[in-house]
Amino acid sequence: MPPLLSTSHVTVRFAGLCALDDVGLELGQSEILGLIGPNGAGKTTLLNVLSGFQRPTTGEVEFDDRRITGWDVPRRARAGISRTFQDVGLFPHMTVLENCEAAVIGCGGKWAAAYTRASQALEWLDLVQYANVLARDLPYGIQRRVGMARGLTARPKVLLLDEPAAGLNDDESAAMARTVRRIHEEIGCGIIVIEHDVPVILGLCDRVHVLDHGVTLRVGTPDEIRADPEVVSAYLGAEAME
Ligand SMILES: Nc1ncnc2c1ncn2[C@@H]1O[C@H](COP(=O)(O)OP(=O)(O)OP(=O)(O)O)[C@@H](O)[C@H]1O
Repeated sequence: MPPLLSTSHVTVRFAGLCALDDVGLELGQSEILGLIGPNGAGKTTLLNVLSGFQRPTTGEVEFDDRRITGWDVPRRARAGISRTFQDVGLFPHMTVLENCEAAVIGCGGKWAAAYTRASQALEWLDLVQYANVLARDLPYGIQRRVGMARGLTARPKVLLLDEPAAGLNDDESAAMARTVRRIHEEIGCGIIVIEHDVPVILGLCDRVHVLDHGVTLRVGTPDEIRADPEVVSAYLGAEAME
């Protein structure tokens, strides 16, 4: 079966800096793929290439058997590619429901559809009790869940998550991983998740893609990644694998 979303030979250069160098990534149909690597490895740049925020210098992006390299962000969103950001970026003076409705409107949806879709996303993420709370009044962990709900309002085929557990404590990170797993089971979308918490990623993902200095270091199952001496010595460290 062909991959749901993929890049081939993607290179991104910022002036003299090569942020990605000939990267081929594949997300299988209904797979959870982890994207890991040290700071500056190119993870967010790759997510930007997949979601349309960054045009690759060279290389191609394919989704659902179509070449989408030249598509802009709204077109990709309408086709079923949704993403969250490291900085949650909620509208602080709007309620949780309004933040989610705004995501639908922002992608060209109508108000009636916005309410239905936003309400559904809040149910998926157990956020119904916060629907009328202003975003600025929410604890950080809940704000991150709202960020994910916003990404789900589009009912995506692919959800791209940029460090969903950043800034969360261990219990909240574990809860976030359970939420990602539940989204995957209930909605059936493919998911790519960037995460620095290695045990979380190894426990959550079907496969893991390791980037280092813009280059693919390894792609494998969590067990293969755990057992790979080059990955461990490159940056993980023995204790990170426990
Ligand atoms: N718009 C930009 N202009 C110039 N350089 C950039 C730009 N975006 C990213 N970079 C550089 O590209 C490299 C890869 O950055 P990127 O943010 O993709 O890494 P990352 O793996 O997501 O890092 P982190 O884990 O710290 O978020 C870094 O050296 C970064 O400074």
